[in-house]
Amino acid sequence: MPALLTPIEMAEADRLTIAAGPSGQVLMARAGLAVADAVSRSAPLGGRVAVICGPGNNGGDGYVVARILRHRGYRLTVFADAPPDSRAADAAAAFAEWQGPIEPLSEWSDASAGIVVDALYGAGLSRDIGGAAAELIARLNASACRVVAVDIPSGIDGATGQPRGAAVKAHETVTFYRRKPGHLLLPGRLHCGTIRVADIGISDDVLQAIGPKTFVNEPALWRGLFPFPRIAAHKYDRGHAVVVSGGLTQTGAARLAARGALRAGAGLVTLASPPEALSVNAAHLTAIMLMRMDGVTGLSEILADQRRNAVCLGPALGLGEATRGLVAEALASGAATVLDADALTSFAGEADKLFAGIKAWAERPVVLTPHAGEFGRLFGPDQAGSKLEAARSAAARAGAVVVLKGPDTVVAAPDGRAAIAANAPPWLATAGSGDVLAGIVTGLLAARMPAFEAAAAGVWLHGEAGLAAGIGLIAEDLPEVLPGVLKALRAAE
Ligand SMILES: NC(=O)C1=CN([C@@H]2O[C@H](COP(=O)(O)OP(=O)(O)OC[C@H]3O[C@@H](n4cnc5c(N)ncnc54)[C@H](O)[C@@H]3O)[C@@H](O)[C@H]2O)[C@@H](O)CC1
Ligand SMILES: [K+]
Repeated sequence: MPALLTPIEMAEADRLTIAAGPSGQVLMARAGLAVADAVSRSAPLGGRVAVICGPGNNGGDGYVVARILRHRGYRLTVFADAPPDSRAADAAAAFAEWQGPIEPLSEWSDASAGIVVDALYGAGLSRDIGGAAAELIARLNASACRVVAVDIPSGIDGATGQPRGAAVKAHETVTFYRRKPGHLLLPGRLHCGTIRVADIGISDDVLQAIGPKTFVNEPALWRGLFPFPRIAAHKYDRGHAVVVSGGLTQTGAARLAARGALRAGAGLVTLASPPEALSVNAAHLTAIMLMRMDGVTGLSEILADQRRNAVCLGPALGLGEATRGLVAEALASGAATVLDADALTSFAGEADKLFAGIKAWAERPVVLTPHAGEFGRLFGPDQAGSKLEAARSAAARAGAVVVLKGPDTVVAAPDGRAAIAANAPPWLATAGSGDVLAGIVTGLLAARMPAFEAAAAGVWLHGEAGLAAGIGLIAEDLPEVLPGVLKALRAAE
């Protein structure tokens, strides 16, 4: 499982490991060695390196780095305002072994070295950074120095990805055992540069004891449940997705979603169209079927056929009572339901009505796919905590899987599981892109993938499709490049 560990869970992993064998000093020695190797890869032998050390074990790693690099022939200067805190015993031992001078933080300047190791604060960051450390970070970020961060750029909260007071901008970050949510959530990800995960000898068995619930959104998380077509299967076995179209001048979004659903793997896809939009939809469809849908009764008739087992509502559907009625009908039908865009915003101020409709049939999969604006309108603008925690509590409140979109899309399930995406290129933010995502997820639900996994897989496929299409992408391209992405996914099985 591609688990992410919060700083608290990571401390537990360290504790369990130390209790079972290697000492904290051994783990620190391995951590320092991994960072020293990263510096050696980019710094010419004999060059100058500055190591900036804080009062805790992150600083302890820094003293190990300094000792190893000095031994390798680099010219070292260590900056720290004081020796390690006596409570950080491993760091105190690493400081004793350094056996060299320390300069005050205020003395650091970019003249001291081209390469800087940031070992101020890591997992133990507990308040906003101020004083000499904040001043140094400002000067460091303005300099042309190459910065290698130990564990996480100092000032970035490992649990949330948010800066606390001041935060280092690194070119490279070496973290240990597993990444933390703060390495993937924005803006933390932008502070990390290239991330390396070093093995410091912590066994994967500790994950059993910790039971992490946060993951990187990678195929290892959901590939086992991905509905790859089977040789003996019929197209009906792959499910039948329904996408509801908007009115006469608002049909494109639903067609994008429908094409996403078909490419993602639904055996059949039907576009349910208001009567006045039938001819415009008909002019644009081939493999996707078209049905007349006259309001709520029309949708009820279409979904009465239980083979139509997944439905998507929202893309350009319009705001208001009519959309609320269609959503209620879809939720009452028992089909797996994806609600996007207008289907979400139509419930602004009436979210509890929506959630009651979802919870009335708890075993039926429901996925909500809001961007930040839609999320705020539905769940309230002032969500406490990180994007991760906001998505998690929203999922629990709604009783549905929530896909909180953005460059660091979070998929959260009511049971607390959450996955953070790390593969979306910036050009994926383009008109209609979200409609395709809603369709992809609907297609995977139609093919009977469970909701959390379908949402996570949909987000990942969407990101990979964006990468495959490249800069200049328009939403129409996304379904068309999916076959190549699926082929690679299958080949990696
Ligand atoms: N044995 C272990 O637990 C291991 C820990 N490792 C390293 O240890 C780090 C965690 O060490 P710690 O838990 O000691 O935490 P840190 O070294 O990140 O920071 C804790 C210290 O900083 C102070 N502090 C926190 N926020 C501050 C702020 N804003 N301004 C001023 N002071 C502040 C705290 O009072 C405490 O003295 C990891 O990030 C990693 O680099 C690695 O060596 C691997 C093994
Ligand atoms: K750091």
